[in-house]
Amino acid sequence: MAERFRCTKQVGVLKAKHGMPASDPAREEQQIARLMRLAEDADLDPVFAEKWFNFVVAEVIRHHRSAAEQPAAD
Ligand SMILES: O=C(O)C(=O)C[C@]1(C(=O)O)C=C[C@@H](O)C=C1
Repeated sequence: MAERFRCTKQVGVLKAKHGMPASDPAREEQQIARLMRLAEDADLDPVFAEKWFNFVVAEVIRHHRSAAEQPAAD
């Protein structure tokens, strides 16, 4: 999780720099579909996998919004 947040924080900085929105619902739909397939293959409840993903992405979007409020650091 720490490594994922390190990566998504960089994504947030780039999105802010280029004036892109914090969230990308189409991308999230793709990721949820993939994750639910992986969960089914692993005999994990796909609804739980989706809930976990939404929980994580909400935090990422919070980071992205906070990055967009910071003055550009370059
Ligand atoms: O792929 C992106 O555009 C991201 O910002 C990363 C991410 C994610 O954490 O997976 C976060 C927010 C978006 O709504 C979709 C995906």
